[in-house]
Amino acid sequence: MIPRIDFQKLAAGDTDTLQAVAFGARDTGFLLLENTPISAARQQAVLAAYLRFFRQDPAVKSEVDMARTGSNRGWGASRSEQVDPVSNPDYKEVFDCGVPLPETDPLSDLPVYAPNLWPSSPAGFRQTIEAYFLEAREVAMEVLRGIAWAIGHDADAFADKFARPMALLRGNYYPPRPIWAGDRDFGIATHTDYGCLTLLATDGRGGLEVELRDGSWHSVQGGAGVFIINFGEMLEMWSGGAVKATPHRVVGDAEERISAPLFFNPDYEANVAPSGSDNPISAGQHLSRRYAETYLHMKNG
Ligand SMILES: O=C(O)CCC(=O)C(=O)O
Ligand SMILES: [Fe+2]
Repeated sequence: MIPRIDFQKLAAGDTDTLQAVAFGARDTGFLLLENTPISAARQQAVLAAYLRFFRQDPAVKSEVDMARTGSNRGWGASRSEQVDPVSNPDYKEVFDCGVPLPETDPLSDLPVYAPNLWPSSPAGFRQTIEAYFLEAREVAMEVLRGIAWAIGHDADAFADKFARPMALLRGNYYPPRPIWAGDRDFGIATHTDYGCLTLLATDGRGGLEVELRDGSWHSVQGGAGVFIINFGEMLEMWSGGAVKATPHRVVGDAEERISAPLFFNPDYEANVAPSGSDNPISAGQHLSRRYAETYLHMKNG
């Protein structure tokens, strides 16, 4: 049901692979991606670095608490984000980092380009995460080119709007499902991602569920070295609905779980309206509005 894509074949433009990508993009809005330049060991090392950060004393994490800032950089405590207005705030913790602009850039004051906050420990955390962020953006870019091609566009139709990407790399930490959790409590409640595509590394444990078109929930699990790809609201708009932004969630269970999504968001100034539309849609405004709706410390008013 969810196509398994070989990254090297996608990059080479293999016809069967492109067809499978087009099917996945239009049908469930999810793909599994294997054989990328990022090895299973590398993925696991990155997840281990996040785990070391999250398992620290809350006092260390609160040094980089995003709640004290006007942006989403650093640590987000449990229940600091509410992705679904009809559910309670998520019980996951997060660590977010983005791609800051040089101070001389006229857009550098925008929260979506805010400087990163790095914790004093664990040692080497920043280096590990920054290096991975670069590698993951390259993979995401190649996948986006493949998707454009697969759905009948020029390969660069979307990819040339990532000169100053509002990309966000997140570590998600799901503690064991709390004893107090009820029907409206989730690791992450039902949501669609906001951007173009999400490149998700997981520890291989299940937990992610995807809502199919008939309203049923289907578990998605990536094995060692496999990425889970899904598509976001901006690509759904930009592709005129050809690519689907699919609702998904993590209910959580007795085991802790860790995942690392790269939210591959384009330039602030990118127009993500479908081609030929007279009504431009600003990527920066869309993302800022979604952040303001979901991060509790960024809610307007
Ligand atoms: O942890 C997961 O498997 C999914 C996380 C997710 O959907 C998100 O962070 O947007
Ligand atoms: Fe998501």
